[in-house]
Amino acid sequence: MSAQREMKEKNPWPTPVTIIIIIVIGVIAIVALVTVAVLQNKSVPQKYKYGIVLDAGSSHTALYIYQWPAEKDNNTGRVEQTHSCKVKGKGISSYASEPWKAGESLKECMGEAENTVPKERAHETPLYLGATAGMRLLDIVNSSASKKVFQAVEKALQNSPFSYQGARILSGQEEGAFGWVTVNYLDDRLKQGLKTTGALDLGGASTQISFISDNFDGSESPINSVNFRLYGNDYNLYTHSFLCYGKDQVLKMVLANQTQSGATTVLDPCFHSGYNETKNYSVLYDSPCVSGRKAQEAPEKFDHIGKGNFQECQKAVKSVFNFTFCKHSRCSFNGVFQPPLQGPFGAFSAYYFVMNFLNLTDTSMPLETVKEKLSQYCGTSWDKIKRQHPTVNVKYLAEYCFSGTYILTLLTEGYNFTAETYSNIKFIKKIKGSDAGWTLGYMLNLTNMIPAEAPDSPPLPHAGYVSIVTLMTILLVGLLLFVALRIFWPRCSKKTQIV
Ligand SMILES: Nc1ccn([C@@H]2O[C@H](COP(=O)(O)OP(=O)(O)OP(=O)(O)O)[C@@H](O)[C@H]2O)c(=O)n1
Ligand SMILES: [Ca+2]
Repeated sequence: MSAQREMKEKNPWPTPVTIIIIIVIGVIAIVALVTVAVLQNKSVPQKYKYGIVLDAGSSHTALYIYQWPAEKDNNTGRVEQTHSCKVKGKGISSYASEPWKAGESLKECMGEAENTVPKERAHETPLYLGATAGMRLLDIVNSSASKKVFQAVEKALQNSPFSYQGARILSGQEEGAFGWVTVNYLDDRLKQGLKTTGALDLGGASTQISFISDNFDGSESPINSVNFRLYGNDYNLYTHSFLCYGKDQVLKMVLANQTQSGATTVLDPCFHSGYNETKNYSVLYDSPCVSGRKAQEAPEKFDHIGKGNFQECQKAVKSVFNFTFCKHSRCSFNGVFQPPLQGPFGAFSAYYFVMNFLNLTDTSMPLETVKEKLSQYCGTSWDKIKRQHPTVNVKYLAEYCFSGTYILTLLTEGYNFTAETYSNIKFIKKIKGSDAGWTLGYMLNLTNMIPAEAPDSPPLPHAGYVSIVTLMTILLVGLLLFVALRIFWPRCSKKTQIV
């Protein structure tokens, strides 16, 4: 017995208690390790960078603020719209005769931007202004007025705390292409190399169509071709912008066509019966889009009287499209090349405003039914329409019959959507919280936020990495314990047995 006690004293461990303590400590160590690893990655408060784009459209200006995580400039699907502000009043091109007011008009929204972007980030936040068809038209008729408007706008923006990067007129091609980039970026289609969505943008003074077609390589009409390499994929985009085919300019053109005799009264099928407004010929002719349609001798004013007839309105609208010449293999209208339509399309801005108001955004509805509903709407009296929509701006309200008719005519007769392909169109306003439009694509391009090549990604996602490290640690500790037990436990028990 005394020899046995002596043995035990010479080999004081490992006793079962010691082993249990080692295991418990091991497990606690692993849990602590994993917890720290996970928390380390989660608890860091997210820091953001910001970018601001002003969309100086023909009918109004809007300001958009985008944000993205500060440490990941290059990752897709991460830039999102965090704030938008609609500038009060009309577009900057309407201030041609008093340019300083164009600068003034932006101040309220710039104030909102200062309240949205954290102060310490302001100086590094790029600020861009892009003007579209309204300024394109002003530049055509009065380029010195257009320069003065830009000077006024520049002055207002240079005085902001942001990093002002310039104001310029976008080409129609850029406007179409960046709208397409926005839609496909927000849908996460670019980084994943998925089939893309076409973009249809309808403004007040121009309209854009952009899509990828397998039958288009740019050779037949290079001016309609834009090439991109994004995330390692090549895109050959077809895009066209029709200047004067925004809905405000088309309205002028249709009205000018109906008043070419210089009549004092116009019976307009695109306006509701009971609608009766006296209008100035000078306002109708104030755009280069109607200059070829002017009446030889017109009185000062005319009475614009509604008739409310969809079929006749369609005819009147069709008169502004020219289908008679095409020097390419195929055309949309006005001799402009267009490859066969392909894939789904997102239709935004005025397409959405109008179709949403008319309750016609559901494109699974047969095209014939859409036309019947619009026909019914156009046939409703102006009095009833006003009573049904007491809160809607009367100027917009008066034009929805015309606008709906123009949209359907443009899509079907102009771009060649059929009863079958109409359902490929989706009328959209926002995608994942960001407005569809050219502004986001424009900023992504100017800040080089979309790389040409696919970024190198770690072989494992974070969660996978943590799981594997945890598993390996558990295995390793288990193995060590097993070895320890094999070494100490049998020797200990053997010695006890021998004695
Ligand atoms: N709730 C609304 C808001 C706007 N509109 C109409 O939509 C058109 C303006 O569309 P928008 O996309 O804002 O055009 P802009 O960007 O101003 O013009 P552009 O792109 O041609 O420069 C105008 O005819 C305006 O009357 C509308 O019908 N209903
Ligand atoms: Ca626009």
